[in-house]
Amino acid sequence: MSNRIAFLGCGSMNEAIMGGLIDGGVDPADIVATVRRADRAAGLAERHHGITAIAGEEEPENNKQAATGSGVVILGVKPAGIADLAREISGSLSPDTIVISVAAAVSLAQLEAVLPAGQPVIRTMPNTPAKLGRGMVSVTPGSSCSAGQLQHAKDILAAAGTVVEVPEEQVDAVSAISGSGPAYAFYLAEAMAAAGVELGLDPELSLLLARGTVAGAGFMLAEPGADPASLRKAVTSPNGTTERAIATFDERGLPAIIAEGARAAAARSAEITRQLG
Ligand SMILES: NC(=O)C1=CN([C@@H]2O[C@H](COP(=O)(O)OP(=O)(O)OC[C@H]3O[C@@H](n4cnc5c(N)ncnc54)[C@H](O)[C@@H]3O)[C@@H](O)[C@H]2O)C=CC1
Ligand SMILES: O=C(O)[C@@H]1CCC=N1
Repeated sequence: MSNRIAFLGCGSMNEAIMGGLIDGGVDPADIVATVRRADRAAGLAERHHGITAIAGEEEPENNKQAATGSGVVILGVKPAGIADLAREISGSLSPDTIVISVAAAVSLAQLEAVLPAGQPVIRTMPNTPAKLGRGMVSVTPGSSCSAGQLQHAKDILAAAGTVVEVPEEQVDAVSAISGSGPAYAFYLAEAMAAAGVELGLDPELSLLLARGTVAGAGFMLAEPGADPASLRKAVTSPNGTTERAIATFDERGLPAIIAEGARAAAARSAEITRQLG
């Protein structure tokens, strides 16, 4: 099988995975990326020295060219564009090319319906910390994906972070927790920075404190066996300051609000799946 990996639609998510793979040892010469705009293609080629980046506005056949001869093709456009992209490249795939989709809400059945019969397909749900090799990536194989092909994809994606296999009915939940999750952590940092300003801190200092704190806590959580509740308790002195803050969060129902947000995210995935037919 060809070592070449094609990132079709190399925006935020696919570029993050590509960056993780390159840092993990994939040869940039084995990577081809497509985007719509020429300036974005130039930016990709500059940030990831040695890859090939092809813009649709300069080369309308860019996706077909990239797919041809690639062993793995990773579809990274928005959900509404996935079926058209898959259709566009279907004649350029080898029977054993593994097609990976990173799109939220696009089902395996929707993908398989527009690809050649028997094409190995894998639905994934990654997240952007993949850029640092710190992503969470779920994989769900389609009906024609062999155990060997799934393992090959897992081995490649391992450079982007932790790979977990989940049944398709759980992908919307994975999306609501880890796919969207980095945004929740960034939102927390934004809210903490704003709270610091309200308490009288200089905005720059408050942002520095909030960023460093969320990042530092993230590093602690990344340690093997880390337990969020134990780590939280270690900060919380009995009758101290943290206890007051956490009690306020509990009284105001923050855990329930987070659960409600996650439910809304998962419900939106299901809604998009229905809209895509
Ligand atoms: N951004 C995130 O954190 C996550 C995104 N996803 C999924 O990743 C997919 C992409 O999302 P983002 O990266 O956020 O979007 P994005 O808009 O940053 O990236 C999409 C890229 O595809 C390019 N593109 C669009 N149509 C194209 C075509 N026909 N041929 C070639 N390139 C084309 C665009 O120029 C753009 O660079 C979505 O399906 C989303 O559900 C999944 C998990 C997390
Ligand atoms: O917001 C979205 O729809 C995508 C899927 C998960 C994260 N970003």
